[in-house]
Amino acid sequence: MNEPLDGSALSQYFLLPTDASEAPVTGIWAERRRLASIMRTVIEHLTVADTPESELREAADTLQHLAAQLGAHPRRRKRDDIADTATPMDKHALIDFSPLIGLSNPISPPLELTLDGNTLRGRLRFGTAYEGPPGCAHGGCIAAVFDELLGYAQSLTSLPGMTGTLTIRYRVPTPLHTELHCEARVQRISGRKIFCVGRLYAGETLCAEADGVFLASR
Ligand SMILES: CCCCCCCC(=O)SCCNC(=O)CCNC(=O)[C@H](O)C(C)(C)COP(=O)(O)OP(=O)(O)OC[C@H]1O[C@@H](n2cnc3c(N)ncnc32)[C@H](O)[C@@H]1OP(=O)(O)O
Repeated sequence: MNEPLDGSALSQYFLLPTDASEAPVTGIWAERRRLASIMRTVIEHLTVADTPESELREAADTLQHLAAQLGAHPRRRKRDDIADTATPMDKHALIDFSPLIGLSNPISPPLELTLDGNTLRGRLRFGTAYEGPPGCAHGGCIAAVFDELLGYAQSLTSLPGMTGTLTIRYRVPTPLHTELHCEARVQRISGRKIFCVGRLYAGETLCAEADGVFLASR
């Protein structure tokens, strides 16, 4: 390993949601998160509830109106590079709109991350929208969680890169609507290659394991 693992390097590039929430989130960010949370609930009801056709039509009409209203505003600046995330609010945005951990992104489960020494720990619960086999999480959604989890773990090296290869071993089906916990760490570094490992559990049961190779930027 040619780079020390250092938690402070993580905050140099990324703020975990736990860091971001040290100060109370208010104003526009609080409203974005509230809207995303309500949208998550709408998605859950859509995928589960036996709603009558008339109510579905009414809900779709309401959302169509809302979509037009939100879409009328100018778009925020597109971010081309991690180096563009120079201000705390930009860093906040990078995390808050993440598809896996973003509290302002309704498609995130969300996965909640905390740093414990050199181990990154996560907690999440898959709703019905993430169903693959009946009652169980979709394998692709599990892989996405590992990509995010290992992706953040590799950023602890201060050599953040992109996923090159992600290998998942699905041990047993992962249940929906169950508190899951996961962990990841950097195993070793060889040149630009950062090797990470991770595990996902339901209680004491090991549901899936992952190996990832990340390629640090040149
Ligand atoms: C904090 C952030 C949290 C978010 C985490 C989310 C992470 C993501 O989802 S990233 C998105 C998914 N990943 C991608 O889109 C990556 C697409 N691929 C690429 O951009 C490139 O192929 C990339 C960067 C992986 C490698 O390209 P490049 O830098 O040109 O590699 P290259 O110079 O050819 O090879 C360097 C070494 O890496 C190896 N290597 C190249 N590609 C891979 C790969 N895919 N897997 C494993 N090893 C690889 C080569 O064999 C070579 O090894 P050696 O030095 O021993 O000969």
